[in-house]
Amino acid sequence: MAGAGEKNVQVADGTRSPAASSADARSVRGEDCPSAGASRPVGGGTGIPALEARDLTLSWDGEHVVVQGVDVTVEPGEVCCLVGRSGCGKTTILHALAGLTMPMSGRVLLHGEDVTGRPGRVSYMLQKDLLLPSHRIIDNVCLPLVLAGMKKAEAREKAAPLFERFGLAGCELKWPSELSGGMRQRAAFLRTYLMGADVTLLDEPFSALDALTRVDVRRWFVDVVAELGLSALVITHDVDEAVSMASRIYVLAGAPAAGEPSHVAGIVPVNRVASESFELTDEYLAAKRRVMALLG
Ligand SMILES: Nc1ncnc2c1ncn2[C@@H]1O[C@H](COP(=O)(O)OP(=O)(O)OP(=O)(O)O)[C@@H](O)[C@H]1O
Repeated sequence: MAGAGEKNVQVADGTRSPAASSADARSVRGEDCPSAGASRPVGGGTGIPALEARDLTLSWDGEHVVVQGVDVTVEPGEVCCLVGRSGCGKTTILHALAGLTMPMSGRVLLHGEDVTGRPGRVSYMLQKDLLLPSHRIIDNVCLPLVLAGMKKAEAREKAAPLFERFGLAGCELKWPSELSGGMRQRAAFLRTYLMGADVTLLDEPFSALDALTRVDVRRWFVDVVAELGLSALVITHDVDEAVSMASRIYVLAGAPAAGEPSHVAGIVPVNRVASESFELTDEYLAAKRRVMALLG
């Protein structure tokens, strides 16, 4: 295990991509966000990152270090991905960013505010959609609003106009079992959106989907994140998924189970050229090669 004071961060290319979103996105958010518009701070244009992990060192037991000296920055409106091999500590980092755990050292900043160890400030979506089988889709997606104290009828009224943008028009009164995997994930993301935070963390959100559905859903996801003015950090161990979605990819390397804490081995910017098939472009392949090389 590396020593506690030893910092292991190497930034291969720290270029910050400009925020992908725009004033348009914010206006969409202002009009369409039915949950808690006021709770979604507008970060674009301020020069302050939406989310920052600064020098995070994390452990589950206070003894064995899982990740050490990790810096991650997500600019407003940006989709970043965190990739790394199984067990390297991706979920551990997401827990800390969500405020669910306290770091051994380091800080988490949300729009510049220190939120280290403070849960409930960002939204968090897991690999499993966790839709309640006993609730219709509309009531599943309304859960964050109802849990926040809103009356069910009011919550339904606020969520309903979003169904079309989330590709769920006509599904309001269906049961989760009646939806395809891709639709369920879109419903889960709508529920996440209704949590009212503008920064969202997603842990392997599309890994349970078949390959073709996954491609469609991640394209849809990138579009909707930009349109709604969200900022997102997505965990994946699928390099293609990372390159096709992110403007920057944080590559995590290490083997904590073997006593070697993980660190950010490099940051790969993705030069997203306009193309019908970005996945076939030289830019795509160059980014993929760099990520693969960093993963070792
Ligand atoms: N709740 C926990 N308590 C103790 N140790 C944990 C806990 N969760 C994870 N770990 C350990 O922390 C290390 C990193 O796990 P983590 O789940 O963060 O990795 P990961 O990169 O997300 O893996 P995967 O891609 O397989 O989901 C592993 O050694 C794991 O055993």
